[in-house]
Amino acid sequence: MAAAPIRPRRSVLYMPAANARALEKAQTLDADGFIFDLEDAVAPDAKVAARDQLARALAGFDYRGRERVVRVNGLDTPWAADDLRMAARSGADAVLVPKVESAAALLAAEAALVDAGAPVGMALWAMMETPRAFLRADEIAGATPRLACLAMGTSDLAHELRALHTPDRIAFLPSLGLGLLAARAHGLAALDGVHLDLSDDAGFEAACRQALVLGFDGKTLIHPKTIAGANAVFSPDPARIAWAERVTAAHAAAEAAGKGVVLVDGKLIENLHVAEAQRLLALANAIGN
Ligand SMILES: CC(C)(COP(=O)(O)OP(=O)(O)OC[C@H]1O[C@@H](n2cnc3c(N)ncnc32)[C@H](O)[C@@H]1OP(=O)(O)O)[C@@H](O)C(=O)NCCC(=O)NCCSC(=O)C[C@H](O)C(=O)O
Ligand SMILES: [Mg+2]
Repeated sequence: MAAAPIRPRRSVLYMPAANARALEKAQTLDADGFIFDLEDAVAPDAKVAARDQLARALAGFDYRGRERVVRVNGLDTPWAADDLRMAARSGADAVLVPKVESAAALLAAEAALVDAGAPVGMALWAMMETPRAFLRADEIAGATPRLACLAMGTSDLAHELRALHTPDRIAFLPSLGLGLLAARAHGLAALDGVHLDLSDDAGFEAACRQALVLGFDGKTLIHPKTIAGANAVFSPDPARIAWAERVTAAHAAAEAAGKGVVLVDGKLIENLHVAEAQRLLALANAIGN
């Protein structure tokens, strides 16, 4: 299968599908993607109205090419079948399945989407948020070619682990590492979990930087005021872009001259550096730098 074109996912904003103002406001927001939530952010007695409202928003609002992802209710809930049916025909780019713990769960969600007429290009995303999910991360990440992204759910994970949210997020590191390994092994995108304290700007930026260092593509968010910060941290910085341009130019010149060895800034450049430089340039181009 050909590699999917690179898509920025620096900032992916959750919003409750029951919140009409949020659905409307998202049209003006500069997040790379939106997760329209039918699951935990919607109360049981609001589920049906939220689903209908979301279907109307996806049909009528202009989200300006940003990735539109519907988070359905858990497959073992009474709402999942209707959520998947609505999502399949909604025009959304992807469906996010919560609390995935096996490849079979993703295959079941995929089968329901296909039965309901989902287009071939509609992607699946999986929430990684329970111990069993991380212990089966390789199986889950390889479940189906439709799977495009693993989104970490650190709130549910903290609950399941009986862990504490600390500034260094030490309790989550083993799980985040497993999730990231599985995503990269299967060529998937990987998104970090949300930062819950909206009054803690410094802590939010530190969490974004930690996620960048770990290798995540971006962060899931709960409030519009955090979009710009996430975009800034996960965008390739000008020095990296300049390095990538030097590497690709030097590599092309060396190839034209039939040379096998290239030095850039006095350092040996290998194929892996060329691949990373090309990825950074493609990302910068997709962002519009
Ligand atoms: C946290 C909030 C409830 C705060 O909402 P509110 O009090 O309305 O905030 P503000 O007054 O500061 O809002 C300012 C304006 O921004 C709009 N807004 C707010 N939040 C959003 C949003 N998420 N998306 C779009 N627009 C948003 C307000 O409407 C205001 O607009 P305006 O009228 O122009 O002033 C709220 O932010 C919120 O509900 N956040 C999302 C919560 C959510 O979706 N939670 C579930 C996902 S997180 C999760 O489940 C993680 C995972 O599963 C895990 O286990 O870890
Ligand atoms: Mg969760």
